[in-house]
Amino acid sequence: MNETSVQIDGVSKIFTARKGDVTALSGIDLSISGGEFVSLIGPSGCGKSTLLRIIAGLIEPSTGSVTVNGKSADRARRDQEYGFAFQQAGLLEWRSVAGNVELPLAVHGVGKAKRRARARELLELVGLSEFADHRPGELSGGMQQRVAIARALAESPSLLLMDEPFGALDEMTRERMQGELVRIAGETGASVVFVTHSISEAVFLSDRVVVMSPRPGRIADVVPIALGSRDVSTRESEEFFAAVTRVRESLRGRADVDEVIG
Ligand SMILES: Nc1ncnc2c1ncn2[C@@H]1O[C@H](COP(=O)(O)OP(=O)(O)OP(=O)(O)O)[C@@H](O)[C@H]1O
Repeated sequence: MNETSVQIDGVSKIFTARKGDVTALSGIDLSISGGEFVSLIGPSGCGKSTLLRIIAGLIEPSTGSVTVNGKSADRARRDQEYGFAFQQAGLLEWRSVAGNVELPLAVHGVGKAKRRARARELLELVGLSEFADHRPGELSGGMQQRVAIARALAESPSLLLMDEPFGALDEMTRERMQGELVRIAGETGASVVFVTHSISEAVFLSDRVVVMSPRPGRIADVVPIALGSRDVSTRESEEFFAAVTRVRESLRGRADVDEVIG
């Protein structure tokens, strides 16, 4: 976990809109190590998705710089250094499940046999081998999200960028998916930057939780999480509750108060 996966220095973002400028992000500095799982949490509109898109090289920061695996964010995007998964699985209904997983490989000219083999491997990883030939619409929401994760992993990215990928799932499915994501991230060794509104989700998944303040989005606190290996009992442990409380207090601004009081 030593190589730097994502390096963010002095990033701000000002959107120019018709009704005036919006400062979405201000003074963001963050360094994410290889294999590290980092969640971004904060109130609606604090700039979480904007920061994720800047890391992805999809939008440019107004100031500051971002590197992914030592490359500029734009270069890293063109070199497919990362996989991206959104709240909506975004699968193509006219392609089979395997066809969807193969899609990024097909786009980049990987031959059919190789694509097939890779899709088979990934569907096994996400527990959907039996559904390779089904259409996405025949799968549940959680299964579709697993297909989207398999697709994001197709090109063996060292970094996964995820924007509320489990937001639309029911609580039990969501918890199961969280367990699977921890396992998959561990098995592939990928770093993950994960945007969520859920404190317990952030705590369960992460090595560190980055708490952002309301607009303009700044990093209010970075909470290290030390839960060891995650399993069914993790969510009932004292350490888990303590970490949830710590993140909740940071979101309420208690951390700032504590700092001021000393
Ligand atoms: N393309 C854009 N043009 C103008 N303003 C934008 C644009 N994208 C985002 N913003 C503004 O930047 C701010 C941050 O938006 P962003 O979507 O990053 O927040 P968020 O923390 O992900 O929110 P949520 O939790 O509600 O998804 C908001 O005020 C939003 O209106």
